[in-house]
Amino acid sequence: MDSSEVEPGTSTADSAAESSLVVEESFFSTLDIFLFSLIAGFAIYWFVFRKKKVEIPDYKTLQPQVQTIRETSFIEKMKKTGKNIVVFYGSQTGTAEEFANRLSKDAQRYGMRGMATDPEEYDMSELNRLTEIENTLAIFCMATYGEGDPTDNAQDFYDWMQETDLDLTGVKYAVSIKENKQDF
Ligand SMILES: Cc1cc2nc3c(=O)[nH]c(=O)nc-3n(C[C@H](O)[C@H](O)[C@H](O)COP(=O)(O)O)c2cc1C
Repeated sequence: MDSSEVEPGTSTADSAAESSLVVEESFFSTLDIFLFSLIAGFAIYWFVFRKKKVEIPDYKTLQPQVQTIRETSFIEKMKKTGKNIVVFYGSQTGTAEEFANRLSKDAQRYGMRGMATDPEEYDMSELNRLTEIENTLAIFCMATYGEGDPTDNAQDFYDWMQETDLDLTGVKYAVSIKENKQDF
């Protein structure tokens, strides 16, 4: 049959509509496009936001192996810092400590250099070594509690003083006592 001929039972209008339907039919279905977009979206998201591998530095190897050695020798500290007056304080609530700080600063008015020192932090058995420093003086500024008992930071020093036979000949010292008039 000739293509121009019309099949019986079909009109020319029907065959025109059919041919236009064939032309408009897409190669991809809606589902294909949806799936493709989804995959593409995921791919772009992964590409942009993918986790870049962050190198975690090993801090153990990075940090310098600094071992802090606390200075327990007040004699060495005095020598290093050029001090010749050491003001030890026994203090519970800070009054004696503050007084010791003031006293050590006042030393410069007499051409000397002082430092306030917590007896708990230093090796008090070095007291006899004070003679190694020229023109030196140790001042004890001690608060007392109860029946003249030492403060917590002076307890070990107090106990040690009770039993030591350390020869303190030549060590110049002064004891600062704050007399309290009230009864405790
Ligand atoms: C509960 C208590 C008990 C005290 N006992 C005494 C004492 O027995 N003899 C004394 O001279 N002073 C005594 N004081 C006075 C303190 O020694 C005084 O306030 C001192 O300046 C406190 O020094 P700090 O702040 O360095 O600890 C006592 C004070 C308190 C609060």
